[in-house]
Amino acid sequence: MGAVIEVTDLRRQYAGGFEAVRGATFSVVRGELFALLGTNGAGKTSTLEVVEGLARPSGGRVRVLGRDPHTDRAAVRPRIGVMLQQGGFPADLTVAETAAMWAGTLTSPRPVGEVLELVGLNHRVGVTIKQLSGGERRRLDLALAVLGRPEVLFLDEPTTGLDPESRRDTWALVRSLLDDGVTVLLTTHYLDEAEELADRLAIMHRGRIVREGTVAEVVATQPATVTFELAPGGGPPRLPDLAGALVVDDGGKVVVHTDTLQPTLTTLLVWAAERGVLLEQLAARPASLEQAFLAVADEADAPNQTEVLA
Ligand SMILES: Nc1ncnc2c1ncn2[C@@H]1O[C@H](COP(=O)(O)OP(=O)(O)OP(=O)(O)O)[C@@H](O)[C@H]1O
Repeated sequence: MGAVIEVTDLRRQYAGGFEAVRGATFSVVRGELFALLGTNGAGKTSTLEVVEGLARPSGGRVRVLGRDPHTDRAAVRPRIGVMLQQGGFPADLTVAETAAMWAGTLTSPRPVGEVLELVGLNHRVGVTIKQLSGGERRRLDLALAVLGRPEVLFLDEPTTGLDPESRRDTWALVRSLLDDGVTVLLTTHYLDEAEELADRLAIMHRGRIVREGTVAEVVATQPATVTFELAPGGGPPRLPDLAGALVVDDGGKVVVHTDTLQPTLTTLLVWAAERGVLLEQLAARPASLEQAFLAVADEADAPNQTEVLA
């Protein structure tokens, strides 16, 4: 399957010389959701703006639907939907007027009422933009981004400011668009959102992609954790030789970080069974996306520090 979005060695330098994107490469195939994660200032929005065609790259190559989104903007724009971090619509227009105005700029828009219902704003059609809550504005931004039946959808932090129920509604809408074959490039600070929606993701740090793959592949870069407690008394525990880092605190709580969860757990359970030892509060957890994310944030910004797992 050909890539719908292809980004190769993308660089973006701002006036003044600061290079916000320093050689990012990734591709997204049709019907896939690719999430760009990263610390504040990592370069996600700077990347997205170039892929959306809103800014020119200072280096590298970007193709959306086989075309350059900046120089071929007239051909690409009608086929994409963009939800920016801030919509910036006239404050005195109502929701219905704003959506109708936007629909007027599109060749084959969905019915406005249908889209406002999709994002749960059908009961707010007569309300002016300035009267909307932050979460409602976000939902209007999303409605306008999908109004033109886009083949490719760019979502820059789409659920920031939404309450938990609205976030779930947004996820359901995004999933239904993916089922219809829409390709989505998403940035988010919510790791659960990436876990929920992303087929693949990249973690950016200081302008570079430092992890890329499925959620499972990115998480697998971090060790799993086994924890348990030993009954107090009886002196220091004589534990088996477990693969991985072992920490035993004064209260008898044991934490094992291991890259080989199953063999480590098997060794531990056999050891405990043979000695009749009770492993209280035993828990085995694979690493989380949060752990992988925090590990990236902790790493030094060494040149050529790229780990591609896909
Ligand atoms: N117009 C600009 N001129 C100069 N530097 C800029 C400009 N816009 C952004 N930057 C800088 O580029 C870097 C990347 O910013 P960007 O907004 O792309 O990051 P981000 O990953 O989207 O961050 P956040 O998660 O905070 O939204 C930051 O250091 C930012 O200060």
